Amino acid sequence: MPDMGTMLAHWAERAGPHSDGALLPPHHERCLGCGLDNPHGHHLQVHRRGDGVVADHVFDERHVGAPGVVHGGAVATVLDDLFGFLPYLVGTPAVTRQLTVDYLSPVLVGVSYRIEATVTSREDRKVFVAATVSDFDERTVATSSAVFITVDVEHFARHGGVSGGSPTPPVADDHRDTGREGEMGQQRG
Ligand SMILES: CCCCCCCC(=O)SCCNC(=O)CCNC(=O)[C@H](O)C(C)(C)COP(=O)(O)OP(=O)(O)OC[C@H]1O[C@@H](n2cnc3c(N)ncnc32)[C@H](O)[C@@H]1OP(=O)(O)O
Repeated sequence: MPDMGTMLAHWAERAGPHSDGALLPPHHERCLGCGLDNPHGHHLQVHRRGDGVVADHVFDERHVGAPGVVHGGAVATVLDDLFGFLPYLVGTPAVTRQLTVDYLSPVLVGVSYRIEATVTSREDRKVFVAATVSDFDERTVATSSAVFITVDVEHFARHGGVSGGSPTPPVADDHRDTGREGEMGQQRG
């Protein structure tokens, strides 16, 4: 199960500083994108490269859509997760608000792809990011952009903290941070 306490306690450590080329720590052990203890996960290995992040990744049969072709949702998952490493470099937690993927060519099962992401701009709490997925002939097969919104680290405690595979039922009108701040006495990051 996600260890929320550890995740909160270790945010600062995970956020760095990380030297250029360093392997970045996973978001947490069960993360679908990068957690090594998630049997359904992509086990993404992400390195810092300059002001961006990079991962080489091979999708496998668990990620298939059409025969031999990676499911578009799996590609989006990996892109989203890679974007989720940029907050380590930005220095403040942030979560995906919008994710766009252009699927230029089929992404193939069993083929190694290089996925690179960087921050393109920032505006208050908004962090605009972009990524490319390229094969080893340096042919771009997908591009992506996303809007991340910075949050305080307690965002994850407010909305997460699921244990034992029995998620707390969602509250229908609780899809925004707004309105809970008074109750929790927290500032958004
Ligand atoms: C530990 C990390 C793991 C990382 C894993 C990989 C990344 C992920 O998968 S994260 C999980 C998926 N994402 C989520 O669960 C987030 C769900 N959404 C939320 O919690 C909230 O909507 C949240 C926190 C993002 C923003 O809510 P809230 O704090 O109310 O912000 P809100 O006021 O709506 O928007 C903030 C600003 O962004 C702007 N904005 C919102 N959407 C967009 C958009 N699509 N484009 C441009 N700007 C936008 C708003 O206009 C607003 O601007 P301003 O401050 O200038 O008025």
